Amino acid sequence: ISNYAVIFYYYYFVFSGPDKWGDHFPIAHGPRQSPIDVVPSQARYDPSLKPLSIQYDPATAKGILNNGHSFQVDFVDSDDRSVLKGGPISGIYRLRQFHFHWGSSDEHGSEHTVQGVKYPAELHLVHWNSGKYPSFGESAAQPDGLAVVGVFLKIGNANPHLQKIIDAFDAIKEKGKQTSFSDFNPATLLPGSLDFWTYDGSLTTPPLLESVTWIVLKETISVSAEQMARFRSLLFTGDGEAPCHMVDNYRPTQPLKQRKVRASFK
Ligand SMILES: NS(=O)(=O)c1ccc(CCCCO)cc1
Ligand SMILES: [Zn+2]
Repeated sequence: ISNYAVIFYYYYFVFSGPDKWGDHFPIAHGPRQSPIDVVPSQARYDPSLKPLSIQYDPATAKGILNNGHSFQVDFVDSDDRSVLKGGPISGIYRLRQFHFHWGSSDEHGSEHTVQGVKYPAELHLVHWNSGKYPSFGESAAQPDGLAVVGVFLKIGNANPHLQKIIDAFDAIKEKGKQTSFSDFNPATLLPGSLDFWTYDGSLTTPPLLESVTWIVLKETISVSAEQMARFRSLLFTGDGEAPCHMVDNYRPTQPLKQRKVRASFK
């Protein structure tokens, strides 16, 4: 291939790794970046934290998309049918989308870690402050604009609720592909306990905006090794490009700086 293309691709890959994001997004070195390593013994139980209230309507599920860095399931967020309340947040936050981060092996892949423990994958349920702001985009720029619920996946029995998502992968193998995805309740992806850690953080991918109240669940959900292999069959690349498997789409943990992590449980 031409010299120009070689330079372009070198620059593209050099730039696109997490270590290089600071060059184009200085906030990458900001005071409230995510993910972090959660140290349970350092997290203070806060009795003022309310129980999490999660109400999702399966009819709000819209579609599933390979966006080139993960896949996401998008929801109708023009009304308050699928909402998050309680926990550390005030008011009402609407579910916008959920997506995952995972590794090239079962030994790593989550964004948050727990006392250094890495999980093979992490689910992010992304909500925006519809009680206070008119849109997701507007909320993403506000310090109290977003609330993301993080759920760790642990290797065990096959997860039947994940299987419905995995069955859609053949239709979204390449970057940019999407298909309809309806009648799905993301609450089926939650563990039995909603005990959580919470801290003020950011988006974990560019633009890395410091607008996220993170709510990381303590209990994991199961995924089988075979199901994880299906995640890794997705491609970062688009049709006609040399195929590159979608793996290791997680940001390394970032400095806690002046932050405290609170626990909803003793
Ligand atoms: N990994 S994450 O949950 O922090 C996350 C959620 C949502 C976005 C998209 C932000 C678009 C801003 O205009 C990016 C990252
Ligand atoms: Zn994420």
